[in-house]
Amino acid sequence: MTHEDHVLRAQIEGEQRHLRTLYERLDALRGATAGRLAAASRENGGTPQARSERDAAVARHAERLARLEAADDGLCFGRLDLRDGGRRYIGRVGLRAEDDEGDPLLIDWRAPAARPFYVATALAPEGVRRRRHIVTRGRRVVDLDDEILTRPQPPGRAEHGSAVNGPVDGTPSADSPPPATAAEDRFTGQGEHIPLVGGAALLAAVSAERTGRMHDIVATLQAEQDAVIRSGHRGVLVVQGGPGTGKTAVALHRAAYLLYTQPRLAAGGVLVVGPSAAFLTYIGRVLPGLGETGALLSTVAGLYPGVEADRGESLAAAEVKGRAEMAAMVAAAVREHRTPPVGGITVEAAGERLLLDGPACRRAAGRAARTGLPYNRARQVFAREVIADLARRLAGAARDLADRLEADIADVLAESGVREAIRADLAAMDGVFDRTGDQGGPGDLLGAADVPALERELRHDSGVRAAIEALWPALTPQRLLEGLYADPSRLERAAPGLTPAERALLVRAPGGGWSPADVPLLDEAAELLGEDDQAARARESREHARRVAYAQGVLDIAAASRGGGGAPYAGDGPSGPGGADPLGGTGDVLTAADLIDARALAERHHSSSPATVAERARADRTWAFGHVIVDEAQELSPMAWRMLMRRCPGRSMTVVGDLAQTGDPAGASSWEQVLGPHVGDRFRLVRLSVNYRTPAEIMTAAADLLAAISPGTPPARSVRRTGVRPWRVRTTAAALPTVLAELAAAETAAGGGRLAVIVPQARASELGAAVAEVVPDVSFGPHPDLTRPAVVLGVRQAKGLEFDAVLVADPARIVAASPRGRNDLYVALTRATRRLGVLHAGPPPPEIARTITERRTVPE
Ligand SMILES: Nc1ncnc2c1ncn2[C@@H]1O[C@H](COP(=O)(O)OP(=O)(O)OP(=O)(O)O)[C@@H](O)[C@H]1O
Repeated sequence: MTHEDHVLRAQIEGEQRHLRTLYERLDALRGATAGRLAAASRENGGTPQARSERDAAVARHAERLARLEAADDGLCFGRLDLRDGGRRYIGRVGLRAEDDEGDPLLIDWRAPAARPFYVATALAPEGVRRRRHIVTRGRRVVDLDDEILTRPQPPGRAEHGSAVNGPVDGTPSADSPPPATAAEDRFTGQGEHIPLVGGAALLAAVSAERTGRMHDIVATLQAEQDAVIRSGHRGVLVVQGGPGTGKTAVALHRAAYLLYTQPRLAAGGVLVVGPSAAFLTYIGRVLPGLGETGALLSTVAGLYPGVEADRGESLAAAEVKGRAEMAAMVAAAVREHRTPPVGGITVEAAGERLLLDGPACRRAAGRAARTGLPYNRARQVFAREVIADLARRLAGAARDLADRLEADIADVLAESGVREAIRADLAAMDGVFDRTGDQGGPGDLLGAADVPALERELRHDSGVRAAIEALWPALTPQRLLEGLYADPSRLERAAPGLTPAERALLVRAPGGGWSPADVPLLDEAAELLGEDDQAARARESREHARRVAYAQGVLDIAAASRGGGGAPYAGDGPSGPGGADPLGGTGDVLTAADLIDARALAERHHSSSPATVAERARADRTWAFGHVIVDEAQELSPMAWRMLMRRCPGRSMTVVGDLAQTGDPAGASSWEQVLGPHVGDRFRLVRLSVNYRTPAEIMTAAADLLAAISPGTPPARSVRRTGVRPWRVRTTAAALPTVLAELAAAETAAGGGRLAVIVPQARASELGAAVAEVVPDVSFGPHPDLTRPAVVLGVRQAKGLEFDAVLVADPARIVAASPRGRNDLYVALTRATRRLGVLHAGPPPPEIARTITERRTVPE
């Protein structure tokens, strides 16, 4: 054993001792927190305030416990030795000694004191002398990697050598970071350097076999990533970066950072938007692993409660639905529903036929519209106006009738000579009829005081309800859109700016569910329509009455069980019939009924299952999030942006994406274009420039394609080479499925990690089935299991994911399938961490013909 080995072993033993102390403290804190949680859950405070305090305490302890549990794996990963002799350990949570004296035992990675661990360089050491990465397995220290932050030295003089290869492709951008330190220089190569920290730990992380689930990167975050995560920018922060630059990782760590540093955000929660359900599963463990539960992960299509947007539709239809002018279409469709008929309408009410004429309809509609309320709430105003009008008409009609009757009687009396006798009879009836009406005349049978009663009656009259429904129908977003899509003439009126062919793409019969592109339109409609909260209020009051009745029943049973005698459960308490109280004593036992009345019990029952912020947010379309993070943001259509902005009125957003990867025809070509309508130019743009996923060989293979898609954009610089060059194999169209299956089988048999076969979206089922014939453990379909050794994915499904090896099939079809087909191919080529192969029928797309070498034989 060399001297260095002895030194390293001694150092590891020292770290192991400290780690033991940390875990003892963690275990003690976990035990204490679990105890507090159990005690708080048992609390029985009767007043509403006591209950809400108890619920808050339960939530607080549960959250703390989740953080402590999550910290177990990789509790401590770093140490800083400071120039002033101080020392800081960096880890997943902050820990203090039991007596709370002295320096913290462990500093949370998000705390300001941890920042130098990620950003200190020899040129800007931030008071750091040595940065140590501590590599652990379970609760054991297995390796250490030190960087001494001294003055820059010639390349190759790092303390610990690292096998990370130099960056290779691309040119340094104008905003390249400052020169490298001694330790950083091991990443340099081909005349440029990438200033990176934690060489060995980083190399291990980026080269590790993929598991089908994303992991956090707290131990190896790099300075440019750290700057994004800790950015204090309060508005919209846009993070643009090429494939594998850690945008997703950074976005998730920023969510964890914000939830930790801004507790006020936790109340509104953080929304993380991703491109697909598979992607959300892929990233789903990162935030819980960092101890954060306050984030809701969703696709845009999943953000409309109660709608499962799984209907397929053409890219062309989705593109039209994503355009900003669809907002005007929806608004026009809503307006059309409240345009009253010119000639008015005849209403059968209270046994009368009344004409609600055109001016009256327009008057009522005008008053309702002027309130500025959403459609369904303005409808309530309209209905009130119409009913008031009808009541006045009915009262007037009754008065007219009475007047006519009186006149007729007067005529008869004048001629018949019995006038005096009848007048006497009428006078006698004075005391019987109410004659307090505003006219005050003897024939005034219905006065102003009767009108409210009439209105009440009319409100429930089926004829009146039918008339209001005809004039201003109650609408749900679903009903509105179905009606619009089903009626070409209505579509033409609502969207005159579309061509007939574009409108034809929208036409469809009602029913059959919703597509992802429909969701922002439904949301737009919901915003304009508003909820008819009368129905919701009635529902809530019925529900409340039900809860009180249920609680009363519970209390009745409790009282009966206590009363003995004839009560059905007499003496049958928790300790069994006639049994003793397990805590001793047989005296009076307080029951629930002594402590609480039915109403209070009902409230308690209602709030006794507190949902997490994320769960409540998911169920509420109008939820306002404290912060919204959008991943693969280039894919969002203008309509989707409108929807997201409504969810984030504070405009506190982190938007990460890569314009060169935009695959959705409705997606973005520039950040100014998509964000301008919402925040003008008030957003900050930062760039990530280093690719941690894709080795240099693969980035070179994709270089011509990137140049064609986005001329002048420098490729992200890869942190490593693998020495494995991408290849392509040519076959015939007929043989492609069979050859693909053989290649997939050979790749999985080689056992080099997880394989993704990425195919044209339209061929996903066909080629998935072909591969499944020879690779039984393959997963494919709408919900692929990414943890399997092999998956077959349509190119859209592959967005944001990564695999050890990738086979791309039929690239020409991928390119031809969409106006942004080349971007799709670029995404497919940049998913692999190690090996890339391409199978094509006929000539390959020109953008890869030069950069990927053809093989004559199927590779071993
Ligand atoms: N600092 C880091 N340390 C270790 N691994 C990292 C680091 N940064 C990124 N990675 C890893 O690099 C891979 C790519 O990261 P990520 O998926 O976040 O990139 P991306 O920019 O979102 O990629 P794409 O746009 O191509 O989907 C992931 O495996 C991630 O864990």
